[in-house]
Amino acid sequence: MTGELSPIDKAKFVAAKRAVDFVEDGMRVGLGTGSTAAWMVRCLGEMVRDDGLKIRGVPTSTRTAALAREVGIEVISLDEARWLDLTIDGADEFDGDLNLIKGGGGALLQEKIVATASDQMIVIADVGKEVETLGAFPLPIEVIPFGWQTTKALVEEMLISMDVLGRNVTLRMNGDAPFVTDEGNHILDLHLNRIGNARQLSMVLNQVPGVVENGLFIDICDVVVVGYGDGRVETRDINEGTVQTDRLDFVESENLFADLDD
Ligand SMILES: O=C(CO)[C@H](O)[C@H](O)COP(=O)(O)O
Repeated sequence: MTGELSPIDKAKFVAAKRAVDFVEDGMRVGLGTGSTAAWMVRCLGEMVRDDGLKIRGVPTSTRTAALAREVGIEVISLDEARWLDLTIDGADEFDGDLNLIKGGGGALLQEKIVATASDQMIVIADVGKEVETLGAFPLPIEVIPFGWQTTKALVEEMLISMDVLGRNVTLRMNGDAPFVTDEGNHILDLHLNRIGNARQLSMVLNQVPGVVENGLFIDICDVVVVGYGDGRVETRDINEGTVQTDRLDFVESENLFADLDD
């Protein structure tokens, strides 16, 4: 990549850079998916290479696995790790209770399994992801391909019975074909505008036959590290509120800015 980073990339980078401070030698670390998580993987790779940090990473997608290997992180499966010390991942939205919408990149299933199997989940996000109420970002749900149109109709009926206002459900596409997840499934995006009761919706969605998992992460995230375009970074802890605000120098890691396609 040449030239200046955009403010949004600076925000993502400083959040990632601050979050890797939580990583200690010997940890088993869940590695999230998406452009913000990719910054985190690159930062960890730099620490492995330059500081001799020893960690084992459990990636949440084939994309992240490839990047982790490329930057020199030892990659293991979740079954090998069994339990993780920490997961660092991005999000599409977070609210004041640190509940999330995830799955914009289509990796929500592995992301939820990995985050749930971790002592701590840290989300890294630019400040634009912060919302008062979840739902402006379309809620992704992963469904098995068999009978997906029936599953979609059942989800729509369920939304009506729950009096959810926005009920437009769309199949995510990849060009002319349905998007296929790492698990061989499809994604339905629920355009809800506003999710009144995210906890209830999450539970009810997972009861529809054909739905594998939904992108609501309720009571899973412990810390959100929020990045700003001017280099400010805030750490918000579910127990302690905003615990730290400072400014990072995003020019210091220029070597990380090469080959950025994610
Ligand atoms: O949930 C995700 C992938 O399934 C991502 O973490 C989420 O979409 C945020 O992505 P980005 O950091 O590129 O904005």
